[in-house]
Amino acid sequence: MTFTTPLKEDSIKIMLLGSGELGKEVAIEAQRLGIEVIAVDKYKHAPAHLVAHRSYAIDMQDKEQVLELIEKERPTYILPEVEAISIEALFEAERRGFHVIPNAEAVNKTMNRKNIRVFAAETLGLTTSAYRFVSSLEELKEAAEALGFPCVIKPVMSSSGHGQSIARSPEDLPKSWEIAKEARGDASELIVEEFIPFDYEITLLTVRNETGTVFCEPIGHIQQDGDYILSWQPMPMKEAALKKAQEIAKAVTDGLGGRGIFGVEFFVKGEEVYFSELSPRPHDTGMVTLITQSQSEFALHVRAVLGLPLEFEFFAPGASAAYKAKNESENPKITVPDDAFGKDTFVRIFGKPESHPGRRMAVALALGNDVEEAKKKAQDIVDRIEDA
Ligand SMILES: Nc1ncnc2c1ncn2[C@@H]1O[C@H](COP(=O)(O)OP(=O)(O)OP(=O)(O)O)[C@@H](O)[C@H]1O
Ligand SMILES: NCC(=O)N[C@@H]1O[C@H](COP(=O)([O-])[O-])[C@@H](O)[C@H]1O
Ligand SMILES: [Mg+2]
Repeated sequence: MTFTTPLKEDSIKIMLLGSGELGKEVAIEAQRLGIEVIAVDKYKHAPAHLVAHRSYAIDMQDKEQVLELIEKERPTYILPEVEAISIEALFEAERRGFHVIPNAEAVNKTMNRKNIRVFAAETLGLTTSAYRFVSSLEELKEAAEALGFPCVIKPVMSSSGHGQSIARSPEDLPKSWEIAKEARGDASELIVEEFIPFDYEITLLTVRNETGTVFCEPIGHIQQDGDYILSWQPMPMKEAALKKAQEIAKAVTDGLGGRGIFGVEFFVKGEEVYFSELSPRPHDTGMVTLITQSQSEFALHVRAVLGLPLEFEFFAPGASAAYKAKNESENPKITVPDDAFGKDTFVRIFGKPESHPGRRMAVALALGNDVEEAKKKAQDIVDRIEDA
């Protein structure tokens, strides 16, 4: 396969539906190959808008607005970057001959926890936490009694922990119900999951296209309130557990099909490997690959989308620590300590136009002789970042 730099009149055009920190890195990788990048989000000056040829702020949940923009720009590839996108628009775009990554049905299955859970557990027969779907407080109470406490409650459509809570006793359930209802996304239905007291959890980045399927080294991570705060690569794992996770990731991604990278999430407890969920795109915990691999998860995604070979090398143990804003601001200023700019430490500031407490604004990256050292270095930098 040869890759030719696109000509103006017949250029390869990528449209990102969602333009956050992950989309920004995808845009940069596409730009590096001379690809035209159209960045779309629901607000102006989103991170990927800052590095795109053209950018748009539209209601991405509105089918007509999304289709109108697709017809106007006629992208070669449409890359969903968030969950909150009109799925009808993606199905219709596909019917009209546009190429959705990985494909509209895969996006449909993964954007809704009900679809992916039923597909993984019931169609593919994979091990997952026990679960139930509920749409009233009464049903939530029944489900929690059946699954036992603690249990985890999430809207069927949400990400980064929004609307998620853990109920430790029946008294917690009304609060969990409220938290889920207030979250963005479609909270009309909730999933209630058995709490898995896992030893550790991983993201297995899995990349596929016509040239085959490859796996990155497993990424270990720590989540707080359902959102990642620290990740590292490689996560030391028993060979058998890694093999099992790879087999499951292969089965799920083959089942979904299409081109691109997938962040497949697992809980590991003893010998048991539980499938949790997956992103049909780069994963936030995978930002660590910006420094640990010859081709980051973003570069691999672009290569996969273009149908190019998926070759890369793992360089060295590394870690990423998320910086979350402490303040509300319409002109956020991020202050980074000088020593964060070391020979093997890096900071990526996303450039989000507004901050609010808890919003991820930047990430610190560090290499180390081992993951423990890398984790300490990344965490130490993040602990000293400030915002105003
Ligand atoms: N059943 C469970 N048992 C134990 N912990 C859980 C369970 N479900 C979720 N968690 C914890 O909450 C985290 C976030 O859950 P999940 O990945 O489902 O949410 P999310 O909002 O989709 O996150 P993201 O979009 O960042 O991937 C998990 O990584 C894990 O740490
Ligand atoms: N876990 C999913 C994830 O990390 N998604 C990333 O966060 C952005 C939204 O951030 P915001 O909520 O701060 O606008 C998304 O656009 C994506 O890059
Ligand atoms: Mg997750």
